[in-house]
Amino acid sequence: MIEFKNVSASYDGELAVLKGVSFTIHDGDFVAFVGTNGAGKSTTMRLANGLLKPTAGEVLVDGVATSQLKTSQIARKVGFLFQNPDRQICCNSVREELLFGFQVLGEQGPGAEAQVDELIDRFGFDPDAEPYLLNRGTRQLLALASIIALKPPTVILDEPTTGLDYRECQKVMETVAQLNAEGTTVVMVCHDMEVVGDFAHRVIAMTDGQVVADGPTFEVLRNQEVLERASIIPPQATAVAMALEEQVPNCPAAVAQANTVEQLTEALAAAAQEGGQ
Ligand SMILES: Nc1ncnc2c1ncn2[C@@H]1O[C@H](COP(=O)(O)OP(=O)(O)OP(=O)(O)O)[C@@H](O)[C@H]1O
Repeated sequence: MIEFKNVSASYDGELAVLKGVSFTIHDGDFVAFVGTNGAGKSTTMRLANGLLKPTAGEVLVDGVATSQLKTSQIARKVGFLFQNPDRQICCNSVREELLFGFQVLGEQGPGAEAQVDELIDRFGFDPDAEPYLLNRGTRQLLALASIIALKPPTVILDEPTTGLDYRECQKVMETVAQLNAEGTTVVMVCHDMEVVGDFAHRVIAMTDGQVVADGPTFEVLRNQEVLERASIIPPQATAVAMALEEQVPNCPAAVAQANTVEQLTEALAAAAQEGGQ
């Protein structure tokens, strides 16, 4: 569990880039942070894994303030995937890369080797491949695999799909969704509302260093005031359903409430059939 209690933060000790931020991430959550550039999302992630300490308020990981924990202790509980995998990758082969985290924590040995073998199988990696010669999506998966190798109960992903093509994005996100289904708590910063709508269960919207909404994904993504304040647009299927609700008299509830292409198609087909009878 990660708790932010009235947290403020600053990089230069003067300008507050977070101002009284409070929320709780529960075990098993899949939360997306959304909002304008410079809203404070990445800063919030840095506070959650202890890279940055609050100037006021408290950040607690499993009930203990990050100010009382070493970065290595937090890393055991909260894995962090950078937006650019090349900031993370530093070894000459996939196998070495996957072992690197264990070495840093002084935990190399047969147990670590076995876990790395399991990950190589699971992700279908070539263990001898040179990481920098892999395509961008596979490098992102390798960076993700290196983090989950250490089995942190929570993973933080800072814009995990930026720069990936559609297929690479799906592969990374399906891997993340599977992790969450197996019990890992997922916290991600994401600018792609289609990805947010498809995968996150809860959305926290930020603007100007503050939380402006926190709730189930589509409750937040359908809230007109929040959309405007945080400069976000809902996923396309949701946007079409919202427009139909506004513009079509007696719009059926199933159409108005649709959030996916499948839901919208089904609801429109049912409405057309009913209209034709
Ligand atoms: N290392 C840093 N040093 C000084 N100021 C910083 C640093 N990183 C971020 N900031 C400032 O803190 C504020 C919040 O930035 P942050 O990166 O947390 O926002 P964000 O919501 O993640 O934005 P984006 O979506 O563009 O990544 C911005 O005004 C930014 O310029």
